[in-house]
Amino acid sequence: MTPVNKEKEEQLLASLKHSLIVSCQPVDHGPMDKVEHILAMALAAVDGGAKGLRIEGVKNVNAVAKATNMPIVGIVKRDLIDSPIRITPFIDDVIDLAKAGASIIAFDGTQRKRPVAMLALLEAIHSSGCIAMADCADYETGLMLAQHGCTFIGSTMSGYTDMYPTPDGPDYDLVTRWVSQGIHVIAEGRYHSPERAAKAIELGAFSVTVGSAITRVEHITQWFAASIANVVLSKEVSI
Ligand SMILES: CC(=O)N[C@H](C=O)[C@@H](O)[C@H](O)[C@H](O)COP(=O)(O)O
Repeated sequence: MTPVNKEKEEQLLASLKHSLIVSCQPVDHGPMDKVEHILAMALAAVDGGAKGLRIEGVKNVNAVAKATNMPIVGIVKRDLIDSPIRITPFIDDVIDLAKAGASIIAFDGTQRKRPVAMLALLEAIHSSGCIAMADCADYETGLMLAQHGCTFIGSTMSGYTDMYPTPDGPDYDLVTRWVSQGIHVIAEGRYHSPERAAKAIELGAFSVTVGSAITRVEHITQWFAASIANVVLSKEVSI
């Protein structure tokens, strides 16, 4: 196994500790899904205090990396016919993200039918000189990947496999269990409010990634619209 690039790992651990990473992934094929909008969201997030950026797609990573020195968690999402794995499924994705300027590369860390083994992706990330993050859904797999040298373990996929329906809130329990093992946990997935993000840090998370609540205009708008509609409905019912 290629050893992790210790110098880069230490730099990233120092710069991302207890910080906010903003995921700039607009709704697929929506009006905001353009390189220039993603770049603008990323730079605005940095102005707002983000210390890291999670960016999907090689073109987008390339544009953001040229415009800022902030650490980029790069991913490629693919919809495969014969596998449910979406996040960075292939070695070539790792190579392309590294060339585009990602400093951290995240890959799907779930035990599902997949085109490339998780440990092969981890090896490819380390041999590209980047730092690895596994987007996990369960405790055991996260622990195993951390023990194999994966620097960051994210709760990203919790609630998004077929194990159970997606809950409303984040998976604090998973974060807590990994923290108890000394893992660098990136809390991610449904951190839709500052209070939720703060709670993850209180529980010992290394950093928190927020996406939808900052960069998906359609989702945020729907939350407000639904909330207003509920009040209107309950008033109608009570009349
Ligand atoms: C499950 C999956 O594919 N998650 C993706 C991973 O990159 C993104 O769609 C999420 O927006 C991201 O994880 C941040 O989460 P939230 O948008 O809940 O703040």
